Amino acid sequence: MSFRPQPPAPARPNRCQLFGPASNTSLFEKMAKSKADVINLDLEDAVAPSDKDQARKNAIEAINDIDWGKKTLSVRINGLDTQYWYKDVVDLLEQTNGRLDMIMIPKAGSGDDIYAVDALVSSIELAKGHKKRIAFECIIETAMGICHVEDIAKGSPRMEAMSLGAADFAAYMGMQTTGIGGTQENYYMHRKGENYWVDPWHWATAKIVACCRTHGLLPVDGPFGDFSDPEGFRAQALRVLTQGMVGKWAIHPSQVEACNEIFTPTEEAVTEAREILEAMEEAKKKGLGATTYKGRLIDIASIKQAEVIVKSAEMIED
Ligand SMILES: C[C@@H](C(=O)SCCNC(=O)CCNC(=O)[C@H](O)C(C)(C)COP(=O)(O)OP(=O)(O)OC[C@H]1O[C@@H](n2cnc3c(N)ncnc32)[C@H](O)[C@@H]1OP(=O)(O)O)[C@H](O)C(=O)O
Ligand SMILES: [Mg+2]
Repeated sequence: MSFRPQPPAPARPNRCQLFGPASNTSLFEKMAKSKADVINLDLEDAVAPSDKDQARKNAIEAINDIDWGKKTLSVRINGLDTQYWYKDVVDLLEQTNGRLDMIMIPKAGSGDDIYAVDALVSSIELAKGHKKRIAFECIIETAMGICHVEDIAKGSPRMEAMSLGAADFAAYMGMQTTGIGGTQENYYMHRKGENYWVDPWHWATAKIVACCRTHGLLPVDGPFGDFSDPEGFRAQALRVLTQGMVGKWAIHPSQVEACNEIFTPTEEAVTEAREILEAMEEAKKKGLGATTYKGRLIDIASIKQAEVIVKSAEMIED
């Protein structure tokens, strides 16, 4: 282990982030009543330019008036290259009642983007004497963003989470697809007459997970656009879970339940993890650093692996 320890990620559930455009007020109560851990009211790409001002007002009203329970409440502001974002931040911070938890920064390209939003947010919080400090999450969804993930992760101590946004990512990378997440028709290996589909998002996911873990952030997978394909959604979610992500976006209510199920460790996994911890405790008493569990090697690294599963389970109340 490096002399510098790996900081823990925020200890809050982040299995499902349910999105809805802030221009569509009819969704707000349904989002609040959903089983998602995080709610993202969107001011960015799901809102038409002509609706930006009204959507901002709607989001402010919804934050102030709706009972969001224990959910983490986040608003995706507009990109830093637009005329909208400064007003998104100023109005959200000046006109809401302290219920807002996070701001999501889209298309983060460098640590400077995060720094710029931090400077504005800090100034407003100071001026208004806010006791609560707004947290940040961002989306990696551009070529520049994926080149600077680590810089972005450490862009501000407010940073809590980072998502991969497959649609913009594909566009900015020049990928030949209109699919949002999942397998892609032309992305396969061929061997002995058979095609094997592989995962074009794998490397970006791995990079985001590594940078998030290094800096104590929650790595999250973004949208899976085809909400009529639950099996495709499951496969995408299971892949990123295996790679270390803690949750995924839902862009339709039909995706929420699967998201929660997949990112909640199964009873079987938790029992096994606890048994591994017990077996290692016994081994330690005998002065051993390694032993066997169900016929396979377990050692001190297995303790850390098992703790990942036990801690994830303990965080979820339900
Ligand atoms: C890709 C990039 C992104 O930005 S993704 C995030 C931004 N996008 C969104 O926020 C879209 C969110 N989803 C929706 O707006 C809608 O779900 C829809 C337009 C995709 C479909 O809506 P529709 O009404 O046609 O769907 P129905 O099947 O009829 O709905 C059934 C029922 O559910 C309610 N509903 C729909 N969506 C939501 C929701 N998000 N939250 C809560 N409830 C919802 C709907 O009102 C119906 O309710 P009922 O009538 O039965 O009471 C990314 O940045 C990148 O780059 O990758
Ligand atoms: Mg996007």
